[in-house]
Amino acid sequence: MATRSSPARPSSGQRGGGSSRTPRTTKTPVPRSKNSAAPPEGQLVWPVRLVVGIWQGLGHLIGGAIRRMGTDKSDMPLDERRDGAGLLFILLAFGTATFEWWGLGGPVATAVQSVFEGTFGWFSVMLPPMFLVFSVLVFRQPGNMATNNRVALGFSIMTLAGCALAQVAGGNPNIADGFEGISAAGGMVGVVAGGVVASVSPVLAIVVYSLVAFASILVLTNTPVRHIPARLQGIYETLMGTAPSRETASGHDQSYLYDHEEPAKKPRRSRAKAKAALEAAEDEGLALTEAFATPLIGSDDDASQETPSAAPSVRPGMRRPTRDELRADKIKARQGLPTTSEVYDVQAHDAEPVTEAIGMVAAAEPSFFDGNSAATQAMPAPPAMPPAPIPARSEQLQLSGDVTYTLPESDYLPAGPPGKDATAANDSVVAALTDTLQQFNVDAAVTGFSRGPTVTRYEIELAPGTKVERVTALSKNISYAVASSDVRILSPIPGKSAIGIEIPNADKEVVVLGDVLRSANARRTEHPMVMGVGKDVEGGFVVANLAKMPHLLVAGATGAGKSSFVNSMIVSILMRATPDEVRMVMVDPKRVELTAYEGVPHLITPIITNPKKAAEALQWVVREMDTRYDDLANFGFKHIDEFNKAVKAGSVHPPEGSKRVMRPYPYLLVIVDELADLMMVAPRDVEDSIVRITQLARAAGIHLVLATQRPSVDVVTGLIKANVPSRMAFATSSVTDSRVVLDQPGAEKLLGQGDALFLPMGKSKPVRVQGAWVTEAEIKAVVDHVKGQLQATYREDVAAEAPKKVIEDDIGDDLDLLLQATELVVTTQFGSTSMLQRKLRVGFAKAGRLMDLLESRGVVGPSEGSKARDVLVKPDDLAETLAAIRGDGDAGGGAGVVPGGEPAAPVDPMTAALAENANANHGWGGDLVADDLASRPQAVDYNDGDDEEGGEDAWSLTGR
Ligand SMILES: Nc1ncnc2c1ncn2[C@@H]1O[C@H](COP(=O)(O)OP(=O)(O)OP(=O)(O)O)[C@@H](O)[C@H]1O
Repeated sequence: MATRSSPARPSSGQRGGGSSRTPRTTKTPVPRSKNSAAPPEGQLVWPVRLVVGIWQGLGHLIGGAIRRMGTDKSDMPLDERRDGAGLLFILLAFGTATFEWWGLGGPVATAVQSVFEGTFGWFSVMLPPMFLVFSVLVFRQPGNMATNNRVALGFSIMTLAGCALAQVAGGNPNIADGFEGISAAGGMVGVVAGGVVASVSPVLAIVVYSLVAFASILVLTNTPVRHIPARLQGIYETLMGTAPSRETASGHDQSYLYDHEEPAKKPRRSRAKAKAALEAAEDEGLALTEAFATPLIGSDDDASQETPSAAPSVRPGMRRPTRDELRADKIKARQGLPTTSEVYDVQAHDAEPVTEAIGMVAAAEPSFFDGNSAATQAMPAPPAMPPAPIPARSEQLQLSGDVTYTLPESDYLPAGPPGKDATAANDSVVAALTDTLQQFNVDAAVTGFSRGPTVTRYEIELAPGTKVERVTALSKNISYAVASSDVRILSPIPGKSAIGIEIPNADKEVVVLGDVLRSANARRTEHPMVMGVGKDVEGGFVVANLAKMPHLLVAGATGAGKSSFVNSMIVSILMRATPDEVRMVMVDPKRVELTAYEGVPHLITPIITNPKKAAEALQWVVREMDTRYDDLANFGFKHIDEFNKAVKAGSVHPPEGSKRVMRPYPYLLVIVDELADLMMVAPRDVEDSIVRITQLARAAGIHLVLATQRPSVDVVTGLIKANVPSRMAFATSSVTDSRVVLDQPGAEKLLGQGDALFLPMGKSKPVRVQGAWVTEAEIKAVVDHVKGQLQATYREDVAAEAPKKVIEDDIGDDLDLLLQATELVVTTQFGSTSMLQRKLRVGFAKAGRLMDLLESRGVVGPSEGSKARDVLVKPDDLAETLAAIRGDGDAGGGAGVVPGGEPAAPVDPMTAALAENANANHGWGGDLVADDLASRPQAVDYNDGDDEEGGEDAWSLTGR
């Protein structure tokens, strides 16, 4: 959505101390008129008036024609025009071209030519296009000083470098060589700029000035040095007509996590794209100039200013626009933007080619205030529709070579209605806020607002000397004034010296997932774990890469929008990733939320609804992670991405004699729709698994998404919180819950229905987003498509029960007491029955029985009458002993005590792990036989394509 500035910002001069109560909205700014500096025409003598009149008339004539080219800017107010200057530059362009290019002349032309050539040498042949570009800028965007100054600076640097290079090429003449000598080289500018360096070393001069010339191109094209590779690649791809490669895409993707489509991140317009824009623009009634002007000038701000858009039309029955809207509309119309008081009358697909072609993204520009202008500045709105369909990919599935898998068509997720830029409701809130500030004598003003789908963020700027607290203390009064209890104050807006007041829109909009996935940022990368999150308060699409989170906690009260978010996430994955790329484990204890996905081939196991089974599945994920880690370590890789890349490149080979076929690992996404249910059945086990997974799984390509409607400390424990760095908080029922999720208040003020605070890893301030919405029909269509291509092949071992704990019959119900007794005896190293009686508050018979059990487990020696028994286990071995008594199968290699009483030889856990690993599931380093695998439930024939073992490859997929 657009950001627009209201006319209400006070200049420091206007503020004049805290007592000023002048309503700022009514302040008439000084018009920014070039004429105000000049003497009134009436005071000039008539011949001068005549010349000025003719000059200006001619300027307006040519300026008018140039403004009509491309996006029509012909209604630029008179006082903003600089047609006189534009005329000067255009005359300079054609004047210099007549003698420099076309060799025409006469005495005047020859004199002027001498001046130019004496000054710039033969570099003066470059002057006509520079003047021409500049004249177009001055005619079309005289007020855009940032761009105009940058272009002027770029041309100046280029001229200096060009003249210096010409100086070297011309043999480094000096003034003594006279006009002939220096005009045949770089002119006077060349002598001054390049003479000294060229006299030291011509080669050095060529290197230095070539670099300066290159720098001038960077200035002209507004290209930061770090963007050069991306720009070059863009040019290459455009020339070759290729899409970005997967590697590049993910490479780019490394750099962002939460990706708001800021103007600075807009893709560059390439010439080919500009050409496409031109063709599309002609369809849309836009003409040539816009399409070529920006690549030539190459600035992001140009692109944002020249957003072509669907031509608006007025529908019958529409309300009359307000005066503010009309003013804003006028400016927008000049910029070729859709106007606020009109409605889009263009179908989604009509708008797409244009926006795609020029690489526009839906982005909100920061609001700005022009102290000399009273007009409400409407900044470019995002395009009515996202730019292009999600690129279709068909993949040859690697795990079953003969299956070709096509990702779902973009059409499965229809476009939503265009977002609104500003409505009358926004204007009345601005008025209410301004009134409130005035009533309480706060020297501050509403300087603009940016409208998001659910809330609008109004920006308030303070006069110097006014405390921020003066505004924040007014929160209740503001709520009262705007008749909303859900007012959230941001002080300051991150990255801005302004206070943000977020107020719900009376007319909310739904953000549909299709639009988010078709946004430029989502399409910029093919990374399979990228999901559509929603839209932020400035109307920018937010996408996030789940692989970079690397784990996400989703929390919010019931009905706040968690499940809808989880649905959007899953559908994003189904839309973008093949089952080879991403596999999922879904845990849905509520049994209703995720049933729609039952049977999709991305699932590794049927949807788990039993909390106990879910806890076991998490343990499987831990084992899976360990297996992957071992594999990475054995092959010398640090991250699964590197491993996969190497496998795809064919540079990873199984050890001699192994039948293993090397295949990339898919990402594994584990989604738990209600963590509380799991924590109720097995809090310790679930927490342990989650902590282990979250601490390590990132490199193994395993990512957790934990959703809960009970973000209390017993569900989201400190340990879980510490290890799940990214958070998505939907409306919570209390500020305490908000603190549990975000470590700060705020979520309790959210509005529900998808309104959320998104805090990706590494950010300190959450971003408010309206979550993307996907309907049941859309989900069904996508799921049907996916299931229609492949059947799910489940891995048996995920849902299989973890190795059973063997509790000896003779312990019976006394396990807890026995464990306590063991702990007591081992820590005190005192085997006394009466101590057990006292400490455990049990009778003599029970204490004696416990002591017998301890003897049978080798913890204490035999009875020696009334003497205390010998304690055979050292305190260091207590943990293993307890595990053995509990019957844990994986108790650190089985050290400690074995039933039967004989202490076993202690086994180093690391040695045990290595032994396990060496014989594990990958088929290298040993000749595995089916029995080995069968007898080893944790060792899965996982990536091994060896069908001789009777079963199908666990990852293989069957086509229909
Ligand atoms: N992103 C969204 N856009 C629009 N409406 C939404 C969005 N998310 C949720 N809603 C609305 O809110 C309702 C509840 O959402 P949802 O079922 O996702 O909540 P929940 O937090 O999962 O609740 P529960 O915990 O009870 O399942 C939805 O039926 C829908 O009407």
